[in-house]
Amino acid sequence: MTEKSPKTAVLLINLGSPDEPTASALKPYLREFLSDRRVVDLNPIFWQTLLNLVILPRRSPKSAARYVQVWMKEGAPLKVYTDRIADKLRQRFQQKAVDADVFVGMRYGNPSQVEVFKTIHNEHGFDRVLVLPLYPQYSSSTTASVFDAVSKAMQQMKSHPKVRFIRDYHTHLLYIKALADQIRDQWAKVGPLGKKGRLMLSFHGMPVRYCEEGDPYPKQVRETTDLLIQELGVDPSKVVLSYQSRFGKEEWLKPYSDETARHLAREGVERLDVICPGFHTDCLETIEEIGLELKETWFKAGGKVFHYIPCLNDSEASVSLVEKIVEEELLHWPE
Ligand SMILES: C=CC1=C(C)c2cc3[nH]c(cc4nc(cc5[nH]c(cc1n2)c(C)c5CCC(=O)O)C(CCC(=O)O)=C4C)c(C)c3C=C
Ligand SMILES: [Fe+2]
Ligand SMILES: [Fe+2]
Repeated sequence: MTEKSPKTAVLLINLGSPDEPTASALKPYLREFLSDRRVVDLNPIFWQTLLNLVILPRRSPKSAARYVQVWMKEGAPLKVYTDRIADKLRQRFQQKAVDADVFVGMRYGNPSQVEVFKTIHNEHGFDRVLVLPLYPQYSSSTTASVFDAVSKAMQQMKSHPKVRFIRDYHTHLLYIKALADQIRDQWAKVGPLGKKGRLMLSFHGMPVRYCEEGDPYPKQVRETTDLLIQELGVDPSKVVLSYQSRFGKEEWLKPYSDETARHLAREGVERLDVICPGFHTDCLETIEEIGLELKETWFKAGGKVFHYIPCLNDSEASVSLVEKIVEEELLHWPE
């Protein structure tokens, strides 16, 4: 390490995406993802058999076709936006002479967070790493899995850096304000919700059992929702909270976003504006599942107007939020 190297590395982690929108790239990516016992905790012999013999062969081509629809010139949206946040944050740190550099790692796929973590210390010589998973709400299947993978990397190292973890930021003032601004900007462009409009806050779901076993995710989702309603100053009856992205046979958190949309359309609601506050960056689950699939469900059910409001992505407000979270943590990390 040269004397000028910053001491602290900020490691932004996101879920990850396949390298290409093809079945052959989806297979190893989904295998790694769905073999994580924080994500699927079923009996491993039963699950690995089902995964390899049934789920991967069936799901990989179907998922690839969905990724094709959202793929950007530079790659998978989740990775593109995460890299852009890192670039902008690095520039801000340079301008303000903050003694920290910024790295990106993916929990699944590339660049692997385990490899990036090791490189930060072994090759770049950083002695402190601040790990920031870009999941606003803590959940065992996402945030805790990131922490597990950092521990795994450390188990494989002869020397490891000092590490700090950001657990969540679901009530952070800048997070709530950034979401509210994103919604207000949309309303400024397309007009207010009106009498027959609703705002849907659609969060990624998870098996109910995980929550019964202690996962605080739905509680944090509720806290985010309440603060956002308060910040927007809207009538709470105009806002619906729902869960998307069901997977497998178990019962997942309810109400489901697709069922809720159908129900609202049947009740005579004409306009649906949807934002996904649990995703910091847009990805397959937001652009395709909500922006395309849910939109189709809405119109088929008789809805008249649909707006998908993008995630925070690499907006100025998003980068300011990440910058603030990092600065607050560094302030309390003694040299
Ligand atoms: C199998 C169980 C799953 C749990 C539990 C789960 C929790 C969970 N996931 C996210 C964020 C994302 N998930 C994404 C994709 C995705 N998630 C699951 C399954 C579970 N998620 C699957 C099978 C998939 C892949 C879909 C497919 O390929 O068909 C993504 C998108 C990745 C991308 O590249 O765009 C994100 C982000 C959260 C926040 C969460 C728990 C709260
Ligand atoms: Fe997921
Ligand atoms: Fe999905």
